[in-house]
Amino acid sequence: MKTSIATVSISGELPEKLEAIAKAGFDGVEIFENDFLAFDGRPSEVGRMARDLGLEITLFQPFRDFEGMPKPLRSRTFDRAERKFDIMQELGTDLVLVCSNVSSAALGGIDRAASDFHELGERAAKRGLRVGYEALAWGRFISDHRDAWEIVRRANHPNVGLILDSFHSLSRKIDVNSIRSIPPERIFIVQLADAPLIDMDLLYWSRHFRNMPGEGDLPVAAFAEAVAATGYDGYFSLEIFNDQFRGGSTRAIAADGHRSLIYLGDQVSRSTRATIGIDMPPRASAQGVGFVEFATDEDEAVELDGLLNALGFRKAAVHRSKKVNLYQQGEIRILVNVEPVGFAYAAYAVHGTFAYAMALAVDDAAAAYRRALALDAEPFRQPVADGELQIPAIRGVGGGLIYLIDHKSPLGQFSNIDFEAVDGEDAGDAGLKRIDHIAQTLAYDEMLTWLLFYTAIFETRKTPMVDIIDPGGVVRSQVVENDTGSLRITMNGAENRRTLAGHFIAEKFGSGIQHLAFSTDDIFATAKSLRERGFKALHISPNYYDDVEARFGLDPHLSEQLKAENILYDRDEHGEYFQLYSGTYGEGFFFEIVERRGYRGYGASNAIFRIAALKKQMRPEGVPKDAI
Ligand SMILES: O=C(O)c1ccc(O)c(O)c1
Ligand SMILES: [Mg+2]
Repeated sequence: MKTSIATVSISGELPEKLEAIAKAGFDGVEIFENDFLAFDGRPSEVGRMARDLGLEITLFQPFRDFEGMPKPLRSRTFDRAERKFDIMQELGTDLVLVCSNVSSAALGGIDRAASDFHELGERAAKRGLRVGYEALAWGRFISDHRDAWEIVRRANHPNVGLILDSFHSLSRKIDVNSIRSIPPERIFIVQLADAPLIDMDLLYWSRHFRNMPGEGDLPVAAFAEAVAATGYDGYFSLEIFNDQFRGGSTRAIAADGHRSLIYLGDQVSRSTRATIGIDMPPRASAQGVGFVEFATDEDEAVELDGLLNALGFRKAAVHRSKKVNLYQQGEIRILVNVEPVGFAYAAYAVHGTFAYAMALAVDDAAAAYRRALALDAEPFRQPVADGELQIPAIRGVGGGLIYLIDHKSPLGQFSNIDFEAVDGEDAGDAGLKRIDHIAQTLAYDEMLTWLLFYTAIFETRKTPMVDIIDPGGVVRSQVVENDTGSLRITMNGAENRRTLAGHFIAEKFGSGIQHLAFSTDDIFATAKSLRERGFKALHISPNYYDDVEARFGLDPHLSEQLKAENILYDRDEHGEYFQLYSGTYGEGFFFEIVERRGYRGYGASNAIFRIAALKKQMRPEGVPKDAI
């Protein structure tokens, strides 16, 4: 599959854009006219820059308001086209994108448009150039790719072809099967963009909210499959108009774009068996979280050890060659790494005590690793002692690590191979069974990056975004989860540092795991057991319980019990949810304990109360309220 992206999709100036596009691994680039006009240099220089970076210029665009113009505008329009042809020849591209006319001066009529295109085709052919016609979803007469195709067909010129753009077709819900019968040699290029479903004016939606395939809600894979079914083997080119991307990191957005296309190609080749040169193992099915690892130092480890003990964890094993302790309860494993060298130490030095790594248990770790690398994930490796496991790992949110383990290889035995069991008295656990979810806090503008990362590599889906109201601002929360619920990652995107999430990022110098939620089958028994171990639950305002009792019609006895143990309550159509929180540790890390009785959500409506309580607890006497 040949990949391309339009310069309009990323931020920066033209040379910087081209460099990022090449570095991300694209084969081609669409030069947007405005990027070219703002560049202080000859078209030939742009062409040279692109070629030096190994990029083909897939097209020049857009050429607007061409077809159906009345005289004398018509001849001026052709003159304008000839000027663009000059630029294209100097740039070194043979294709121009003509988007459907939006001018109030334009005249309709399929045959009129077709004859204009025939003439343009003649002129283009003289110079060895080609013309592609795209239906804008808001075009005056032509707003549907089926009509654009009819014009191209009637233009009946080998140098005139169709340009498909998933946004224009999918935003108007045009049946993608209408693409299947178009001869592939008549499709000059295919542009791809996704978008979140928002009910708004098509033009505004298109110009501000497009995003990478897989990041939004449109069926872009089905669109690309229909294209592949024609036999089309040309470029798939991203054309993403997005305000956030225009202001974002040039490199990161280009990298997301490349990942999105590779993932799309993978979906297409899986469903159509088309040979498009994308071959990787399927999305990794995750059985759960193998472990979460904290980086800290010997001093701070004392407090963490105390907290883990209060949560009912038992120190079960020590690493054979490194200063790492393994704590266990139920199926949950927590590693505490106090090595004074290596990656964990570097993470600790930058961030302080931090859950910098996690392991995901998958069906086949080697295959998952291959897939991750095929999708541009950054591999991580560090030396291990003889006889110890080299666990495959990739870099995740905030540069943290994701280890991949499985049960089909010795990797699943890491706790026996790399660790030695310790005998200690077993004081009994607190009933914590599994990791219910891992919550990662990140800057809002990184959320799409990591949603795409997780959903492309692992067999997961994203849930709709919800707003979490923090007294200091709004935090947007979105979940990546699998069908069985064995992997649930909640991502909280902070826009300012006055929210608890924003404070965490600012003080931790970056994104990462902010809380871990453990599951229990009996929240009240667990609460009691924790209390007896000296665990201090986060105090929740009594006002909350009056409200919950009234809102859900709870038995007053139950709401008394909830209040006594500081347990939050929620309910959805599937069942009930109970949540208990620790106070914060360091700059805002905390633990959560949950019991799900069928409930599928994450207690978003309780977040405001929990956040207010956490902030109150974090704020020492005398610190002004808006400091955290
Ligand atoms: O928003 C536009 O005008 C516009 C221009 C060119 C395109 O290829 C497109 O999809 C949209
Ligand atoms: Mg387009």
